[in-house]
Amino acid sequence: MKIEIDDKQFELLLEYEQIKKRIRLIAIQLNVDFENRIPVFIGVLNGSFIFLADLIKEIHISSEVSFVKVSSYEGEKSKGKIKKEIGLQMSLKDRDVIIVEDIVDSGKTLEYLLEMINKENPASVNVCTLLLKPKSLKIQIDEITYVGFEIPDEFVVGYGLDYNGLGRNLRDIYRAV
Ligand SMILES: O=P(O)(O)OC[C@H]1O[C@H](OP(=O)(O)OP(=O)(O)O)[C@H](O)[C@@H]1O
Ligand code: HPA
Repeated sequence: MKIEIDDKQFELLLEYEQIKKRIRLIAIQLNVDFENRIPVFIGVLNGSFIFLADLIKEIHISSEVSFVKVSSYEGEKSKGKIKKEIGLQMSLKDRDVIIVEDIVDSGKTLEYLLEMINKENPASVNVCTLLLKPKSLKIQIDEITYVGFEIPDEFVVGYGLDYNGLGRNLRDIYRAV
């Protein structure tokens, strides 16, 4: 089934049921890895809001949630420069931080965020991303510990991810055709 968003056609890549199953497994791992630690989940707005909402419901250990907002993409293209829209709202000193991303593509956003967060002297930093495009990644990032799905280097939309601001509300994830 093809759908149209703005001027582009997309086809189904990942169904919501598949996404939910994967999230449950990631959460089981997080519940084990951070038992007795009280980690802080930092959601990266806007794209991570649906993933983080579904993930956190499966987290049963004591934990906190906060957000940062950065942006760089317009349409299908990264504008290259990362812009901080909302910074850290709490101290991360000596905390176990889990950055929650919808997608790691070039890795530029994450590189920027890691620099910002490491300045706070946290006890540990890990990244949990729903999607990873290994072929597109420009730099090695050792902190990427939890990955939902590795996907091809194609533009995707839905489940929080947008094309020109549209499509974040789609239940499933679609790829451009
Ligand atoms: O690995 P990269 O190439 O840096 O791309 C990944 C980033 O791009 C998207 O954010 P975007 O800047 O589009 O903002 P948004 O979350 O508000 O859509 C996405 O949510 C990631 O944060
Ligand atoms: O494939 C993508 N889709 C939506 N937003 C994105 N930000 C980086 N890559 C993508």
